Amino acid sequence: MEIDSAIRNCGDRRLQIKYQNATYVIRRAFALYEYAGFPSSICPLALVLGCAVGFCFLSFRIAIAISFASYGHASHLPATLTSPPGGPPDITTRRPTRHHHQASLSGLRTVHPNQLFAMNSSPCGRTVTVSGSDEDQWFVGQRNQSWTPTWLPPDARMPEFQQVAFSFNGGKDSTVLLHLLRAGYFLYQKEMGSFNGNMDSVLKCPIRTIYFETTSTFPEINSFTHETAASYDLQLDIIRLDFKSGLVALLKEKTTKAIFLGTRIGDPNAVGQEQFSPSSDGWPPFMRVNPILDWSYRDVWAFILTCKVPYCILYDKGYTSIGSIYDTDPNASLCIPHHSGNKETFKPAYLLSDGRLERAGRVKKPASKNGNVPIMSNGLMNVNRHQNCSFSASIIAVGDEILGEFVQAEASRGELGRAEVSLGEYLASMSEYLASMGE
Ligand SMILES: Cc1cc2nc3c(=O)[nH]c(=O)nc-3n(C[C@H](O)[C@H](O)[C@H](O)COP(=O)(O)O)c2cc1C
Ligand SMILES: Nc1ncnc2c1ncn2[C@@H]1O[C@H](COP(=O)(O)OP(=O)(O)OP(=O)(O)O)[C@@H](O)[C@H]1O
Repeated sequence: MEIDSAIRNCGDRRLQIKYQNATYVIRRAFALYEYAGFPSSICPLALVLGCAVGFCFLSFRIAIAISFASYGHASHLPATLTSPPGGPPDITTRRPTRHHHQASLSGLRTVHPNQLFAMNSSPCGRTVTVSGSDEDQWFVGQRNQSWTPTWLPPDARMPEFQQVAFSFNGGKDSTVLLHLLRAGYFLYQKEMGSFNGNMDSVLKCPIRTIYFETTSTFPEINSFTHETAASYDLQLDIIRLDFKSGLVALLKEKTTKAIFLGTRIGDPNAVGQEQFSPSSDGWPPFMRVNPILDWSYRDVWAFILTCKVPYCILYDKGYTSIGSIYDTDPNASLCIPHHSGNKETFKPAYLLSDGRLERAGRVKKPASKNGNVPIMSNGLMNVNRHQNCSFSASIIAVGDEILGEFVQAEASRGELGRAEVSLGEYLASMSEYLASMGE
């Protein structure tokens, strides 16, 4: 897998550790929220998935299916299994691990590509035997518990990535996260013994992906997001609502237990978050998974450049953190002084040496004449981002606040760029100077 090899061979110890930690968080999230249940339509069945383990006993071959999936409540399952009456001598095993589950799932797919069987807990005798084909006999025997076998139609099979989603917006942080997810998916498959050696399957990552698209999104970001989703077979859901309403609608439509985000410490919205953080009060319930929470600006670029992954072209034009067209400019610290008559140019984002200036290009500008950013869009509209902006108004609007301590405190939490702080300090010293002049 190209990402995994690039990191292993790069010699950047810090990046290697960041990568290991992030992919560990991703694998934990897969283990916690994926492969752990069926779609909600067949909940609350306590489900047992069959598995095929080649087993030779006396003169005939029996495949024993033992695998549990219980919608994330594996601890409620019995620890031992016994074979049914008339079957071979008791086979007792410990509670299957996720490893068994994975092995069994792939085994089952091989033997019964179109069917899975599941058991519910209605009483029907002490044990049951489920017959498969002529060659294979499937059974699950269990003490103190009885099961009714239910054959599930093929479309009830649990596809991977049913319950987690990836929030992708084409920005650099979510680009890094995309490739970490691909690497994490590959490592997880290997760990579970279900990697089939087909490298094509790891070049892609068919994870459910959500993208909140607005008319104030940069067209470059928009096209990068769509192209990237197509390149990696992401299952893209485009949401044209604000974050909260969009998530409410999403959770109504699809079971979503966890969402991966490219949030990093330093983002204003990262305050108080951990790698696993439940959504805030008043938000629909899901787990926010932040695998790169502790990554710095430098780490992000080290990863992108080391792994040579494509990123949005705006970062080559001096943008270092991208919000909407109305509040984002190239970062002034990357400006290349222009000769007369020449257009201003900017160095690429990865040359920003002080990561604390990352959000310096996030400036406050009015969104439009009436102050509203329309939500509905086909996402492909090329908007003139400077139309309706009034720069002098924005300076007057923030000037008073900048002079106050409130803004200093906010700025230290990353709410405002350092550029605004310097401006504030400048205005403050000017006002002191004017006061001393008797103004
Ligand atoms: C998938 C997703 C989940 C979010 N969950 C929460 C949440 O639980 N609580 C919250 O206050 N904001 C939540 N937000 C909003 C973000 O904290 C933040 O406002 C948004 O990502 C914009 O960040 P930006 O200003 O850096 O572009 C969520 C956003 C997304 C995309
Ligand atoms: N419009 C959106 N659609 C989907 N996810 C989003 C959207 N906006 C933000 N997110 C999620 O929130 C995370 C943090 O957003 P943030 O803007 O800080 O990072 P970024 O866009 O990836 O990179 P950059 O800081 O360079 O803009 C993103 O990585 C993504 O997971």
